[in-house]
Amino acid sequence: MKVAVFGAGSWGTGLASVFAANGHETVLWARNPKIAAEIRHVHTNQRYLPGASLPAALDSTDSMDAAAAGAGLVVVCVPSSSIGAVIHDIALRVPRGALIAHAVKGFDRATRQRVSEVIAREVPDAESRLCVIAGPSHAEEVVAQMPTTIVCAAYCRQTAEAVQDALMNQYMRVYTNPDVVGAELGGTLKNIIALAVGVADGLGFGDNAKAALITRGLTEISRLGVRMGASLLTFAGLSGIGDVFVTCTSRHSRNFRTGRLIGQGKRLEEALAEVGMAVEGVPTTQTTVELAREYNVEMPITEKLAGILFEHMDPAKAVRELMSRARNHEIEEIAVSDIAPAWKIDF
Ligand SMILES: NC(=O)C1=CN([C@@H]2O[C@H](COP(=O)(O)OP(=O)(O)OC[C@H]3O[C@@H](n4cnc5c(N)ncnc54)[C@H](O)[C@@H]3O)[C@@H](O)[C@H]2O)C=CC1
Ligand SMILES: O=C(CO)COP(=O)(O)O
Repeated sequence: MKVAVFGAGSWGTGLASVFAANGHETVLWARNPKIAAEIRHVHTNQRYLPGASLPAALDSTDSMDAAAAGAGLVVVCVPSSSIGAVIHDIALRVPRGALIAHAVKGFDRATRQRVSEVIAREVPDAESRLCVIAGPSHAEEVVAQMPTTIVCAAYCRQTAEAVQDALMNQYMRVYTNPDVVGAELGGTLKNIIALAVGVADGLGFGDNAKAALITRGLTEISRLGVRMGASLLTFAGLSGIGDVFVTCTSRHSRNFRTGRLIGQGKRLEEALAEVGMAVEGVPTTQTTVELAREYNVEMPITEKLAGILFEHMDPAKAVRELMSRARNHEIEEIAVSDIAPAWKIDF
């Protein structure tokens, strides 16, 4: 099967490397012709994955037409901030009947839609061919062929299994899940927690504070996620706790590093410039505050983080206010149907 991956940043390059290593004809589309040429001829992508050697079989081009022609699987992997700008051009080129996966961890800022919704809007009858690739997976470790587990979520079991088969190998173990909404929301909302944990680290707080933010942050993710149609069980899986763990503990995490710089006193713009790659948690925090209001869900950590990021709120004051909220129960009442909604499609 030919695989076309759109977006030659760290994760697009990481995923394309796995497809190529597994023997699939793989073409990585890079907007920047110099990066396409470097990947094609030198087998490196120094801007986004410095020091990594990429499979010699991995091809790259700056032509969308050449990348998409004849592909059986199209993978979208640009940052969410660019999805609105590129999706129409990609959608026009998706070959008839091809599977369409995306690995984007963010919302479309303009519409607040999940990326699979944006794709479904642009590609007619895409639902059964759509797949979300999520889970704890830093590109730096994937290109170094270190053991990694991810999840392919799709409405249609054959679609999930086709992408699973294309990615599985000795260092990449892939699970399937019918919960498209939950996989997308888990991967997207975990970046808020990573930023918050980074801020706590930057302020000099310890492991207790991080554990509190991770646990209560997951409660916030689950509350909003269930309201938006996700299964609670998905948040206990790879795209939930798995991704929260990796993003809050890894030196590779862009969101954690950005939060830590802010906790240390840097302004948001300075922190983003220093990290120099997509920091999805920033636009996601803005969108999530709006979604929390729309769905009438309480998300105090997310709201305080938005205050720190966008309203110059003093991080130490935000922590004091979180700690002095009214007393509360830990466990909320949930309906059994929220734990695992009955899957309607053919899983
Ligand atoms: N880096 C990682 O390890 C992982 C990243 N992700 C997700 O993958 C998505 C992509 O992130 P990264 O690869 O990390 O970002 P990155 O910052 O490494 O690279 C972004 C890439 O997108 C390209 N790009 C930006 N705007 C574009 C546009 N308008 N048209 C075409 N290309 C454009 C850039 O040129 C660059 O190649 C994000 O949603 C991220 O959350 C998911 C799992 C792991
Ligand atoms: O989603 C990711 C890893 O699964 C990458 O995001 P971070 O770099 O912020 O951790």
